[in-house]
Amino acid sequence: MKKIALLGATGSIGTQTLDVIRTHRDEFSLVSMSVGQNIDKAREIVAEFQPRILSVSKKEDYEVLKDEFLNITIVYGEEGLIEVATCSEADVVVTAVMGSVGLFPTIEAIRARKTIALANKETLVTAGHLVMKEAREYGVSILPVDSEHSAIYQCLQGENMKEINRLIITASGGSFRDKTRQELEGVTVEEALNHPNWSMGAKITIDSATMMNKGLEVIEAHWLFNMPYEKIDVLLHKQSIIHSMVEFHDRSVMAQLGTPDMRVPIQYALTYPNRMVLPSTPLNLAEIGTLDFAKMDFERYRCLSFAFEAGKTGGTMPTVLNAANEQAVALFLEGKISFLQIEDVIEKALNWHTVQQNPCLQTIKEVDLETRSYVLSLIS
Ligand SMILES: NC(=O)C1=CN([C@@H]2O[C@H](COP(=O)(O)OP(=O)(O)OC[C@H]3O[C@@H](n4cnc5c(N)ncnc54)[C@H](OP(=O)(O)O)[C@@H]3O)[C@@H](O)[C@H]2O)C=CC1
Ligand SMILES: CC(=O)[C@@H](O)[C@H](O)COP(=O)(O)O
Ligand SMILES: [Mn+2]
Repeated sequence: MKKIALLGATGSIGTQTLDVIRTHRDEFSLVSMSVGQNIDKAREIVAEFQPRILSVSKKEDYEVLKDEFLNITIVYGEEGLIEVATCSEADVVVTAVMGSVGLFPTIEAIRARKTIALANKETLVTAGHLVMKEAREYGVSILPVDSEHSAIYQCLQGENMKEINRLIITASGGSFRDKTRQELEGVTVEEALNHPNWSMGAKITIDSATMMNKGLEVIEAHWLFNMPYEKIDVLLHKQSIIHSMVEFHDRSVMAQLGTPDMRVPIQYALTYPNRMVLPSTPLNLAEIGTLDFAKMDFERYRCLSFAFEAGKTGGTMPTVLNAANEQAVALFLEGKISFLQIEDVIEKALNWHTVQQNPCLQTIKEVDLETRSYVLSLIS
């Protein structure tokens, strides 16, 4: 029985992780979980899965729930996330919270020698050098949940890392892939949230539409696979059937394919190096008929250029990229800036910041907060 700590149980990845646990009750159990503000859903999950620890974001919710659930430990805030992530019984921590709030709990989970099933890509973007260093020092595995990175990880099984020519990360193009830049003027939040292939949380769906999601994934791949940016390519692939590829020195290319279903990479991270049955729709290539590919247009998708530049610059630049993006997307979702202003704001933040190399956790925390304030000052 593998015991799971789940950060972000009420979200898209969280819900699908619970689905995997539900499918394999004899193999997995939920020992601790966090939610943000969705307390009603938290109550349902607790009733069904009976975890030992529940963390909520707000103190007010903690006050209510601690009198309601007398048999489990209720905690809150950042300390609460850490308590969930370091729960003594947990073998593996699924990091499915949204944003850089996932960083500190992930670091503490590594220090507590938990295996990490990492969905929360912002953690690696904002502090990849520190997370990977801690994982090496504590001998902890970081298993990718993000579909592209899971695909690459699967393609690399049994291979020699020194024989890789390049990683090829596929990109759907997001909600506005058939629009020109001019046509992006005035697009609505509702339109942006309509991803062609995946049903995901709001923030990542907007990231997909701006192509920042692919930028974050390039940085994530750089850290996970220790790959220089020059050896990471992005390829437009409308159908999201090929989840990503690896080209080797002999020009052989390995790809991982499947119907878009996040339960597959989630389950793979939980069962690695084995596989288990999953009631997922089989891939029917005869029915699909054609798979499309196109060259990435870096002028159309400026956020991808920003991410490559920030990644290559290193130091605190990826922290600024991530924090500016999180703040800009939040403002877009609140209707306070337009879709095209997301990339303007990020570009301004990257130009405003003076990079510091090899930042420690405290510096990353400060730069993250300063960047968010800077972005807010731009629109006030
Ligand atoms: N969805 C997907 O298919 C994929 C997602 N990912 C990555 O996985 C992560 C989660 O994405 P997704 O599931 O889509 O996101 P959702 O928005 O659906 O879920 C986010 C989860 O995090 C919680 N949360 C949000 N903010 C905070 C906070 N400040 N403190 C504590 N908890 C918080 C939410 O709680 P509540 O709702 O209760 O407020 C919810 O449980 C992201 O990093 C994303 O990039 C990667 C690949 C695919
Ligand atoms: C499911 C998943 O891993 C997402 O990150 C997905 O890849 C988003 O798709 P695009 O960013 O390619 O639109
Ligand atoms: Mn992805």
